[in-house]
Amino acid sequence: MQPPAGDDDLAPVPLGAAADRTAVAPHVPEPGYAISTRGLVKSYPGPHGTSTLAVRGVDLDVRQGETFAFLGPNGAGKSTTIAVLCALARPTAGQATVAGADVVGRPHEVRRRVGMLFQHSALDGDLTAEQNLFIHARLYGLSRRRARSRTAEVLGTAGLTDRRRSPVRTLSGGMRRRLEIARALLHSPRVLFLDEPTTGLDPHARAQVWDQLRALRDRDGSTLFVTTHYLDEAENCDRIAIIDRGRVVARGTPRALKAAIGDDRVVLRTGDDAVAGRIVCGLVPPDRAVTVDTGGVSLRLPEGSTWIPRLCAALQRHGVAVHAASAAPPTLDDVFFHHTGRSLDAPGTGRPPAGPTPPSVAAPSVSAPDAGGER
Ligand SMILES: Nc1ncnc2c1ncn2[C@@H]1O[C@H](COP(=O)(O)OP(=O)(O)OP(=O)(O)O)[C@@H](O)[C@H]1O
Repeated sequence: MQPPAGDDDLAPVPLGAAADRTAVAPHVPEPGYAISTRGLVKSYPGPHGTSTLAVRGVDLDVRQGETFAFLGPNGAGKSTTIAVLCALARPTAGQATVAGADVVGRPHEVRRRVGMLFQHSALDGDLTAEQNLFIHARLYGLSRRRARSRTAEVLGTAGLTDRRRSPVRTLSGGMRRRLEIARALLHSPRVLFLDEPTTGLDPHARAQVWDQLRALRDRDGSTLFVTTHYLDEAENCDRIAIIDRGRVVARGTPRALKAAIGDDRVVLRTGDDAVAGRIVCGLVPPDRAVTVDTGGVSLRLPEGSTWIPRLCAALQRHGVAVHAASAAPPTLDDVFFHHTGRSLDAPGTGRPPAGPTPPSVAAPSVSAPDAGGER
């Protein structure tokens, strides 16, 4: 199969090509892929004849049975991509096949073959868990008997059998999310799309949701396409794509993405970080940005641990006490920052908001190498 085109290689896709499909050779994904897109574009009409290009030529290949994380900053185009892949929004251009059906040519089949979990709940709080599921199963065209048996099955896999008669408004946030996932599974979809399935949940409830998803993958071989703002969740996925401003800017396994960053993060806590920053600047290659903030002096270096004795010795020679020194391999957050210039701003984690460090606590880049001589 054709390897996905690099994003820089993307030829401009004529708007309206999706409508005029005779002009484009159809992309036929190889067997074994649950999702395959080429040059997917989605624009929304704006006021006064303007438009927002939310998705700008996305190529994705997701294997059957894979748990695939789709990461990106707010407004990057994740939900829009999901809407197109679930055949809820028509692409402006490009092609997408999901669970063996083309999203433009056979949207009804796509919708029958996928399950969706949206960011906002669509459960009826006054109905019981069981009633919510049964009604939804009937809406999906299941017979009364089949609707009853599927309701019991998915309640079981969600760990909610004993709460089946409880009105939904009396369930915890985590239980409601598990019930929503159960609801998305009633028609036995081949691919499950989950848009931020754990946002707003406490760590215990998040873990329970992931137990439910892992069981699903292991038992049924379901393909899971997940957006999340939690790095630990992305870390446990088989592969990741990072989207920024409508384009896929990185893709690969978590391990490969981290390995591609290469350099370790070296952090020094000293008696005088401002002075230490200037000294370190004079020791390392000039292309290395040295940051001084409330976390100490930090920079990226290949084989960071081998630099630590040399940096510490130089600081001590200049009379700067070193309280702590560490070198750590790149994290997924480093990967995200490298490709998007922002941190993955998980709500409720206490991580600083995306964007530059506030000037009151940071000297963003130390550029006065006045302690040179040891480079
Ligand atoms: N219905 C719409 N009409 C016009 N513009 C839209 C519409 N839906 C999304 N957009 C715009 O498209 C871009 C991508 O939005 P989208 O919701 O897909 O991003 P996202 O990555 O899912 O963001 P978030 O993480 O905040 O949910 C944004 O600029 C958004 O304002």
